[in-house]
Amino acid sequence: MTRQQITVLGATGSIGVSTLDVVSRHSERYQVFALTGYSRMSVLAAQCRQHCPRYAVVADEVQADVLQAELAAEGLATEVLFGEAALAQVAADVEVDVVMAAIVGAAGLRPTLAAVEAGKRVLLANKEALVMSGALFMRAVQDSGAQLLPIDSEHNAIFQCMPSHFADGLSQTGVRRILLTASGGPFRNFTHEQLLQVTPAQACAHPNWSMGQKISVDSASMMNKGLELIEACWLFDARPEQVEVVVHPQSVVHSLVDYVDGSVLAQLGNPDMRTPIAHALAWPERIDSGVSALDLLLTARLDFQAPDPERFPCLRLAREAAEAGGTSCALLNAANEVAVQAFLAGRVGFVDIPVIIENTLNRLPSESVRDLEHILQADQSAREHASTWVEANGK
Ligand SMILES: NC(=O)C1=CN([C@@H]2O[C@H](COP(=O)(O)OP(=O)(O)OC[C@H]3O[C@@H](n4cnc5c(N)ncnc54)[C@H](OP(=O)(O)O)[C@@H]3O)[C@@H](O)[C@H]2O)C=CC1
Ligand SMILES: CC(=O)[C@@H](O)[C@H](O)COP(=O)(O)O
Ligand SMILES: [Mn+2]
Repeated sequence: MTRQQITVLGATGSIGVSTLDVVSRHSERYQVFALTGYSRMSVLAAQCRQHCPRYAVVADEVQADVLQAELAAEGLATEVLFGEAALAQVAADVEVDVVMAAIVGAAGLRPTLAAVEAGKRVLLANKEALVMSGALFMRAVQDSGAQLLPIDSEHNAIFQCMPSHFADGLSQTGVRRILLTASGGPFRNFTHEQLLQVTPAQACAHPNWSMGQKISVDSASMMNKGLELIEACWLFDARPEQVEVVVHPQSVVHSLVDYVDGSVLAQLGNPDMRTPIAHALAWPERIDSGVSALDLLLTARLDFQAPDPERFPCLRLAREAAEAGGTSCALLNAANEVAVQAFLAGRVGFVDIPVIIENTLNRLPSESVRDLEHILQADQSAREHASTWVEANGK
């Protein structure tokens, strides 16, 4: 069997590490072509030693020189590149078959689009890229013939429960609605008064998943579910009202699809990202992921409840942006990224996150998207506006 060449964008993060764990279980199928990192250079160096990629990509020239010298001294042939153009280069290289898009936030947009435009099998973890550029991103998938497979646990579950011809349209294929599950995060039962006091460390302590800081804070504010609602609309060609969010604290049911005949299909499993990663890597085959079998007797209970829009306004803001369309979702995403960074840096409180986003959306107009540059301009304007709010009102 010819081995598939894989580029892992964001290799040093939580998804990147899980991806390399699955890949290393199947060295007869996959060969690492390129790995990228941003700040965790010792992790990237160790990954290069283990996987011997053709390329490693880092943020700047200084980092590149240091890593290149270290790897060369150990006799590794890996070539170290740097900067955004290099990320796009290793995503689009003609030798690459599969790209794991696992850079966090808007920084992942251009390299992920480069993989899509080059017609790769793209495993999409970087939901912010799709949220920002929705229609443009999906058009690029259509035009290039790229194979887009969702990694986000909920969307991977929905993909597994959808009819194979879902691209014909949800109603034509008998789908009534998508039920998107949410854990509710670490503050699911907190009162508004308790939310006023929460710390970054508490927000990053997700009850069920071990993830990077940004998505952990998003889960705590439920903006993660808002971004996922938008992501589901684009991936499955659904209208926002066809996607219902259901809080399910155990994170065992990863999402469900409700059909017009009353059937509801769900995908279940232990909360471990190696399952969706292995699914998307091998699809339509199945391979071992290293995840243990689900023990239903140990799980014992599956609870479901409605989300609370009062304590978690981010979900409403995201739904409104999805309904408004145009540049709204790029504005929402950028304001959220600034607000989350400010919260993690101790500059604003947790409850300020939705305030910053709503203030930004109220001040900046939503426009019909012209092209990628237009989306990046909207992203920049929202960042400036949200940062001004932090400067004026933060610590
Ligand atoms: N973790 C999870 O379980 C899930 C994650 N996702 C999504 O996957 C994506 C990655 O999440 P996660 O792995 O948790 O995040 P992490 O923070 O753990 O990892 C992010 C990765 O992106 C790199 N990175 C950060 N900033 C930049 C930048 N400006 N330019 C280039 N690379 C950069 C990091 O490099 P370095 O570490 O070297 O700084 C790291 O490799 C996010 O979009 C998230 O929403 C979706 C579902 C589940
Ligand atoms: C693992 C994954 O896909 C995350 O997006 C996870 O779903 C976060 O949990 P929440 O449901 O709390 O947002
Ligand atoms: Mn998810």
